[in-house]
Amino acid sequence: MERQVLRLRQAFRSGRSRPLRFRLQQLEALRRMVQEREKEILAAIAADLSKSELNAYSHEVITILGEIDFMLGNLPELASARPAKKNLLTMMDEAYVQPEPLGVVLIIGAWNYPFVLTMQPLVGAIAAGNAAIVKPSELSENTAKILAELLPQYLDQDLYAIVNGGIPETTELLKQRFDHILYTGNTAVGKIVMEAAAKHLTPVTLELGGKSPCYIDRDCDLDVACRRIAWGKYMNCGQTCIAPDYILCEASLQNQIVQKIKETVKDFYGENIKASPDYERIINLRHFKRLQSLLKGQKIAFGGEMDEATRYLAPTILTDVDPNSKVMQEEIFGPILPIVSVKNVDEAINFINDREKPLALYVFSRNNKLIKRVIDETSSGGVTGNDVIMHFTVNSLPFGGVGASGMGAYHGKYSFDTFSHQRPCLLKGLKGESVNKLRYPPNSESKVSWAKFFLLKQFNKGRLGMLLFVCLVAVAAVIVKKYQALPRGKALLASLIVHRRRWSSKH
Ligand SMILES: NC(=O)c1ccc[n+]([C@@H]2O[C@H](COP(=O)([O-])OP(=O)(O)OC[C@H]3O[C@@H](n4cnc5c(N)ncnc54)[C@H](O)[C@@H]3O)[C@@H](O)[C@H]2O)c1
Ligand SMILES: CCCCCCCCCCCCCCCCCC=O
Repeated sequence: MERQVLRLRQAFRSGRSRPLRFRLQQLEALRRMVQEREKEILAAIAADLSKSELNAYSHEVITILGEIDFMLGNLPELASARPAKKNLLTMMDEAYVQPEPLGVVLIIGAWNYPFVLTMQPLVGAIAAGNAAIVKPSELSENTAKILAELLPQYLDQDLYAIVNGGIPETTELLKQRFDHILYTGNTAVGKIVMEAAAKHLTPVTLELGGKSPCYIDRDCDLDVACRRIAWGKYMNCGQTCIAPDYILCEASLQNQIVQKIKETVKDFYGENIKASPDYERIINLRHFKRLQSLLKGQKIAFGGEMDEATRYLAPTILTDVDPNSKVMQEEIFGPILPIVSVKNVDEAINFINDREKPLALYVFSRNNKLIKRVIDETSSGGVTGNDVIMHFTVNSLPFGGVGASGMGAYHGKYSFDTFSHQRPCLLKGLKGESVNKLRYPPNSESKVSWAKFFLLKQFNKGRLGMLLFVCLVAVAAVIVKKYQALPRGKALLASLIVHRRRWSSKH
């Protein structure tokens, strides 16, 4: 492990990953990999998640192609230096922010969208000019295997590597020094990752989970709301980090919601859900049993059928759910949808705020003001109003959690920023020592007063005005240096001092 990280670090130090042309070439190679090896990739995802290849394409591959295209189109602008605003003292200098790569980064992915959750961060890491190690989840072993096979065939092998394995391998990996770690997965392991990163002062992005609430207002088109919620909840068999975890609504809406979701499920998956190519299975027996235990003692209004041998769990709705019950204490991450009744939107807001900050928040209402109010009075990683999941698909929006649901964000420009250091650069000339004397010891009241004037004064006069002011400052500086040598200089200096004093007395 140590040798592998060292190899990547040496390749990074060679500077090879930095030129824009190289990054674009690698991103194009990654796109070629996805296009040329699409069949193998889809087959692996399908095998891991009992998913149809069509769904594997629309849940995962399409996102990566979109992300690569975004980077290819925007990288020249993202990677270029941005001029920075200057103050009076740095007027004649060059000030800019230059994004620079961080170095060798580690990307740890989760099993539920095994391709997206490893490749989307990798796109950002390459775009920003880093070397990267990708550690896919051992639970999605087919995708892990195909990535290990394909990536070295398309990408620079000294800069980008795959490490496969379980907890021992990840633990070993986490002992190494990285320049950034982006981890996706559960909160408990998130803490382990952060602790390991702290030993090297490595910054982390933690893409965690949580219980994402979904409030349905009385003033709403329930047909549309229920169809969208059913899609987002039962997609990938509920194993989606931003799936609506539970519904909050007035008690009077409960039965209608159950009825409408039930009809939708029939439209989506037919009479025999088990036979539908669009309905997935639970990843493993441990998760299957965990979900089974969440149903104990609950009122199952719809679904609940299960088959341990195939890890099938039907789309399920629970009604009149006690907020203190087990199903409301942990992230469900399966096709179980509890409905908790609240009296009104105020109670819904309090309910949300009484719990950890969720990864996503959903509000359905015809009333935009109500949606905005819920947004204003709560906190969550992201929000979609009148739909679910879809904010994930907009790559101009940062994707990430807040509080217990994570820290940092990625997607599109935000991925580039996550894997970059925004380096402030100020390039000065070697002239101007007369003005600089103001900051050199010995200090004095007068120097502090001048420093305040130069550094704190807001100057909004446009470029010509600025230039004139700089000339004035230069003349003043010469005069200060010669100390009132000329009568005209005396007058100029006097007026500048008056101007500065007036300004200083106000500040
Ligand atoms: N925010 C997001 O984008 C996002 C996306 C997907 C999943 N999630 C969240 O992830 C959770 C589900 O994922 P999971 O955690 O079951 O996935 P997982 O079991 O695949 O674990 C994630 C990664 O952590 C590694 N890992 C596991 N145990 C470890 C340990 N003890 N030490 C070091 N590394 C270890 C695994 O090898 C894997 O690569 C849910 O909470 C879900 O909401 C979040
Ligand atoms: C007009 C037809 C457009 C159809 C496009 C369908 C796009 C659906 C995309 C869903 C992507 C879901 C990915 C969710 C990943 C969440 C990661 C966390 O677990």
